[in-house]
Parts: sequence; structure tokens; C-alpha cells
Amino acid sequence: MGSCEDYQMKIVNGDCGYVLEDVPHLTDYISDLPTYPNPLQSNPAYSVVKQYFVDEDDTIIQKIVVHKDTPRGVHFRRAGPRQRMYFDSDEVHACIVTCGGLCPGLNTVIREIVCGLYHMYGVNKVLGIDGGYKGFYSRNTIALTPKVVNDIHKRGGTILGTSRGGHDTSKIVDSIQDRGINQVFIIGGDGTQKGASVIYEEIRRRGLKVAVAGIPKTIDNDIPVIDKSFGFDTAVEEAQRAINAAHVEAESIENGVGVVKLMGRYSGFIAMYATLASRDVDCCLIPESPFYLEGQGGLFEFVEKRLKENGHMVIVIAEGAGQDLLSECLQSMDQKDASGNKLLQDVGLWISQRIKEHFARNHKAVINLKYIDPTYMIRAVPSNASDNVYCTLLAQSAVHGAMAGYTGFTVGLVNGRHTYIPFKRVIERQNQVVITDRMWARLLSSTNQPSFLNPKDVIEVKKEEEPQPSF
Ligand SMILES: Nc1ncnc2c1ncn2[C@@H]1O[C@H](COP(=O)(O)OP(=O)(O)O)[C@@H](O)[C@H]1O
Ligand SMILES: O=P(O)(O)OC[C@H]1O[C@](O)(COP(=O)(O)O)[C@@H](O)[C@@H]1O
Ligand SMILES: [Mg+2]
Repeated sequence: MGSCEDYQMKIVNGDCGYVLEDVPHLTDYISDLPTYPNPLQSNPAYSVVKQYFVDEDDTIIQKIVVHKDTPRGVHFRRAGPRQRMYFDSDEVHACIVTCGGLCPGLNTVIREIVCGLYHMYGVNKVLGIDGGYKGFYSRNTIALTPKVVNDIHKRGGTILGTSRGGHDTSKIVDSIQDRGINQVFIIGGDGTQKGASVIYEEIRRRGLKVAVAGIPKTIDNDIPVIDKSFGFDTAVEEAQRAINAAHVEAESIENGVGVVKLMGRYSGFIAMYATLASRDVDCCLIPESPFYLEGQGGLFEFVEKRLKENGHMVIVIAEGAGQDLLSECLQSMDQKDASGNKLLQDVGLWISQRIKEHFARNHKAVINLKYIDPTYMIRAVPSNASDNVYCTLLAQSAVHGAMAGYTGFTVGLVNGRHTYIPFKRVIERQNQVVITDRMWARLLSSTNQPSFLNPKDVIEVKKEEEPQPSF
């Protein structure tokens, strides 16, 4: 038996600095497993596809910008159907669980896992776990068939229900073992993937032939390595409606200020992309970029300037922005949700209040501020067309991977290619907007807002965000 560390990372080194961060396989800890031909071979839909099966040696590079002397660097295993299966179709008993906050596309992923298993691999035992991780040991299950899931992709939310907290590894693995489940599909964000990782470790410790596959869900786009998470596109699109409303309101009245709060606990991606997409936003505030209110170069000064120039303005603020300022003013609430995530104070309400107070106090002008919080409306919509396609491919990748005997992996798009990524890589840190990257500069130059950084801060930020060498 290896250490936990061995359970998580399988590193293969090649020539010229080539590194494959491989995902575990059932054969790593169970010997003499029988294999089966892939039933897709005789599926008429695929009969004309050239090279349908993924070559075992195919890998995807993580960093695509290179110089002539750059070592080849980190690669991930390419996702897709394999020639040999490590499960016979009749033997498979799969389950699907959704955990954490809602995100557009959850139902599409559920649908496509069920249809992929049934139609591509002839599996006919798929269970839905009701209500997140705790559902494994405290709730009923739902039998999932292509008929049951047929039109669920048109609905927001998750037909399985979701929850925070309640992750009890041994009770969950006991339930998997007792029910005879041998493929576990876990859809959720950073917390969920951490939970999936310990479930995989426990399954491996018990020596069970059970494949564990994660499908990363996060509306905040805070999962590292992958290009973007499903539902993010939809969220950015839906946010436009709120920004438009804020703009219409602000534009229609003297000194109109529209404030829109968007999701993003630690990562301001939705706010950044929604701002870039809209062009109606004058200022975007995100958790990664500190700001201040008073004095030269501060937010109040900028609001005054924009109102003078244009007569109206729109501010987009991510929910995690300015939390340091809030805790200075309001009593710090150190409350957490059931999963241990810090509960944040409403920054949108706070900033709206502060702007109103500033203008009232200084008799600068009478302003008309409208605050819009569309966060739960955004999260609850069904996924758009592009996310629907993305969800379908993620689900199919997960199914192909599990059938081929891979385990302990998350599926994800890396540089536009579908890959299998070891859990450890997606849970070790959070994906955040790098304010020294060009994307944030593009935003600043599109809104012409202040950067809120003085030259000394810029040097500090650059030092903090010095790229970390990957071993
Ligand atoms: N470090 C962890 N280890 C095990 N389970 C975890 C961990 N963090 C979160 N979880 C579980 O994952 C589930 C979802 O986590 P949460 O943070 O609420 O959402 P998300 O996965 O969307 O980030 C919860 O049931 C929670 O108990
Ligand atoms: O009110 P809830 O359900 O706890 O959700 C709020 C949180 O959900 C999020 O959308 C992200 O949640 P996840 O980590 O579950 O993806 C955050 O932006 C937000 O703080
Ligand atoms: Mg999370």
C-alpha cells in the first residue's frame, strides 16, 4: 500500500523536460483485471470515424506559450474512448451526485452521463444520489434512465438536488460498497473535488474496483488548470441583462448610478468578463484587486468624475471584492457555511450606501443610485447553447475515462482539448484573476477606471505574482 501522496500523483518523465501528470488507473492497485473490447467499435454512429479511439500516448501540454529553449513541461492525459474497457457493460453500476452551489449546466451533465453510459456503453444501472454528499447515507436514490433525463437540460438547477457540508468519507464509501456501485460521477466545485479526492483515496485503501470521476462545476470559474468551467459562459451572458438594466436606469435619470453585484467569492472572473462583454460598465471591482474609497485616485473621486463627464455610471462589483474594507466598517462576521466557506457580507449594499453617504455628506450632487443583485437569478438559469455542448463533452469524457478504468481524475478542457487531470492538481489552489496579466489590463483600458494601485503597490503585486516554477 502506498502513501496518500502516491495515491494522488503519477508522474512520468520523458525527454527534454517532458512531464506527464498522469491519473490513477484501477490496475495501479488491483492486479489481473479482465479487459473487454469497447462496444463503440460496433456502434453504427462511430463506424465511419477514423481513429475514433484515443492513442494511449496522446497527452496535452499545459503551457502553450514557449520559447525555443523551454523544456517541454507538464502534460495531461488526453480524454476520450479507449480500445479496451476495464468494465463489462452488464457489470457497471454507476451513480451521479451533485454538490455545492448551483451552476447552469448541471442537468445537462447529468443527462449526458446517463445517455453516454446507456447509449455508448450499453450500461443500464445508473443511480442518482439525492441531495449532495450526505445523500449517500441519508437519502433515497433515484433510478436514472435516458427517458427520465430526456429534457432536463432545458431546466436550471439540478434534478438530483445539492447540499453543502455532510461529507463523511467512511459513510459515503460504505454506501458505495453496500450498494455495489462501481463508477462514481461527482459533479461539483473546489470543495466537492476535495471530497471526491478523499473518497477515491478511501476506495483505493479498501482495494475496491470503483472508478471515481469528477466533473468540475463552478460558476466562479475558480478551478485551476482548466480553460474554464461549464456554466461560466451562461453566467456572463445572463449578467448582461442585469448590467443592461442598471445602465438603462442610470442613463434615464440625472446623476444615475447603477450598481450590480455578481458572484465571485474569491475570483472575479464573472465580473471581469461581464464588464468586458458589456461596454456599459464604468468600473469593475473584484476580490483580487484592492481598492479604496476616499481621497485622490479613490472610488469616490472616480464616481464624481464620471458623473460630471457622462451624467451617469455603472459599477459592477464581485461579491468578494473589498471585504477588507467592509470588515473595517462593519463588525466582522466570522460565520461559515456548512462546507466551511466564509460567509461574506453584502458588498453591493455596502458600497451603494457608502456612495450615497459620500454624496449626501459633501453636497456634491444629488445622485440616484439603483442597486441590482441578480446573483441567484444568474445561477438558476439553464445553460446556453455553448455550455450545453461543453457539458456534453465533459460528461462523455468522464464516461469514457471511467469505462477505461481510470480513476481519481477530473475531466477538463486544457488549451481546447479534453483531458484527465489528477484531483490533486485541481484542488491544490484556486484559480484567480491575475491583475498583472494582460486580461486585467484590457479591462482597465476598456473602462478607463483607476487601477487603485500606487507605483509601490505595483512592485509588490508583481513580486507576489511571480510565476511559480512547476517542479
Ligand atoms: N476539504 C474537504 N474535504 C472533503 N469534503 C469537502 C471539503 N470541502 C468541501 N467538501 C464537501 O464538498 C461539498 C461541496 O463543497 P462546497 O464548498 O459547498 O461547494 P463547491 O464544491 O461547489 O465548492 C460539501 O458537501 C462539502 O462537505
Ligand atoms: O448562497 P449559497 O448557496 O451558499 O451560494 C453562494 C456562493 O455560491 C457561489 O456561486 C460559488 O459556490 P460554489 O463554490 O459552490 O461553486 C459563490 O459565488 C457564492 O458565494
Ligand atoms: Mg467552492
